[in-house]
Amino acid sequence: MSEAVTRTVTTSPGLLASLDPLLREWLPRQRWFAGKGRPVTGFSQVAATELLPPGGKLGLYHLLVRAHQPVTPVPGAPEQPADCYQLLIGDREALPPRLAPALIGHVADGPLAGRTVYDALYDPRPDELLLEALRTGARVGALRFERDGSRRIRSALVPRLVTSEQSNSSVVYGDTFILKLLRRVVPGVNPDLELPLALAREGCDRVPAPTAWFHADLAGESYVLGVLQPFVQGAADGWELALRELAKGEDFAAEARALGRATAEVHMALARTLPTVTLGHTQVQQLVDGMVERLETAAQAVPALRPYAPGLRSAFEALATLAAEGRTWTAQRIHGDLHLGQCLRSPGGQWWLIDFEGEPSKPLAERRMPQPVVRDVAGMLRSFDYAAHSADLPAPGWADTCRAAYCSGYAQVSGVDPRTDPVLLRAYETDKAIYEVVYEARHRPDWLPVPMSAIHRLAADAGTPAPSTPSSPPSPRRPRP
Ligand SMILES: Nc1ncnc2c1ncn2[C@@H]1O[C@H](COP(=O)(O)OP(=O)(O)O)[C@@H](O)[C@H]1O
Ligand SMILES: O=P(O)(O)O[C@H]1O[C@H](CO)[C@@H](O[C@H]2O[C@H](CO)[C@@H](O)[C@H](O)[C@H]2O)[C@H](O)[C@H]1O
Repeated sequence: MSEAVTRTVTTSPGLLASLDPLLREWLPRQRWFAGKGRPVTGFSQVAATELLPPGGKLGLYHLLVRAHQPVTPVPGAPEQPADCYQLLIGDREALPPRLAPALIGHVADGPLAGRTVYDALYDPRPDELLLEALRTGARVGALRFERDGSRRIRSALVPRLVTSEQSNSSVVYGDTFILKLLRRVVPGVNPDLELPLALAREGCDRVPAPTAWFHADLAGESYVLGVLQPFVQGAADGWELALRELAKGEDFAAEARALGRATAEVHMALARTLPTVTLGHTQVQQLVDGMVERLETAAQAVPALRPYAPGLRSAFEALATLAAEGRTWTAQRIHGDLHLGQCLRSPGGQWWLIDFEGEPSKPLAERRMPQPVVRDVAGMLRSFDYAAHSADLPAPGWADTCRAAYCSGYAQVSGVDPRTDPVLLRAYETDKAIYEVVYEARHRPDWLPVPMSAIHRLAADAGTPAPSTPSSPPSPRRPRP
């Protein structure tokens, strides 16, 4: 990855230096900040593009900045570049009350001295400018806005920022489109654009087709920065729906079955349009090595995992043993971070899958590798478990029923029931639960007991076919919503 500092149409030298103390304090508080737990010690500019000049009623800057944070060096491992974030910074003399939540701070010196800077995505005017750039296929400095010419984008749609918890930031335009602005960006082909485009080409209507997108071309590398797609009106996500049914004491089996069918449709379309490969002994051993390594890293980071490590490891070893005996698996492009929150149901009852970015913490190359479809299935199975643990009422057997219905829906469309491969399923479910433990420890410590109860079950049962719910979770504490 290039560390080159590329200045585009910046007309404010010293801009980043003057924002530095404010950003150090503001950035780590953002939900989408990936480097939680380590202080930010400084920034370097990757690109700065002036979208509206300073000094007027509103100034607007598009910044790509690396946030430097101390890291413990790993002997022999290559040094990782600091994470690069996309920021849209506005400056005004003072913020109107409606923009108070967007405040970054008051600039003490430099080109914006005396001005108030803020996260401009909260402000309709900058959001309108972004949509107009997408609509017209604009080029501004290194920023290139592109669109699918066959789809119409109406101008003057009213924007509103989505305020729910997200790994990125999204703006809805008039309930017609949604623009996802990626926050932590890396150069290369981004699966959040690549896969929906491939699925649209394949005619798969389980995924909203990208209408427009934009990227930055810097030092020969392209960074995907945002994707505009049709907004599924009146949709509820699978997580909300599942919790709603749980609160009413209702089961969710019919929806879980429909979700299984939708997942299989997407998998089959991806397998038709993008390469599939066969994983033999060597590849599966590499896969297993990755799982074991993630377990070790996770156990370093979250001490509560340590007593379970031998049991968890045996789930991975069982997979390696099957591979050594000559068993092979097919791998293909998959969603990569599938859970109930990534599924939207429109009022007509159709399920859509969104957010093909993969697990945000993994390197892009890894996220784009063909993998067994069971990995997505395991993500959904974990999600039913999460929902059951988050319910206000006890729901014995709820997750079991959903998990079984989801697998049978999947089998109905694909002809293959994921439960017929229990060793692979358990290995992926274990890998996912370990990921979740780290994710929750970092982002939502109150939720840690949810994946920990799965860890308890998976470690105890390693090597035997997967049961569906933990028999004795280590903590009954329910997460705060
Ligand atoms: N096409 C869409 N139609 C309606 N809502 C959407 C659409 N895409 C995303 N959303 C909403 O935006 C939220 C965040 O989108 P997502 O792609 O998951 O972003 P992130 O990677 O930031 O989590 C989703 O949970 C969903 O509520
Ligand atoms: O925000 P993303 O969609 O990129 O995904 C991350 O955050 C998710 C939580 O918002 C996290 O999902 C975990 O919690 C969900 C309930 O909130 C649950 O349905 C999922 O099964 C569970 O993994 C996801 O892991 C993380 O990558």
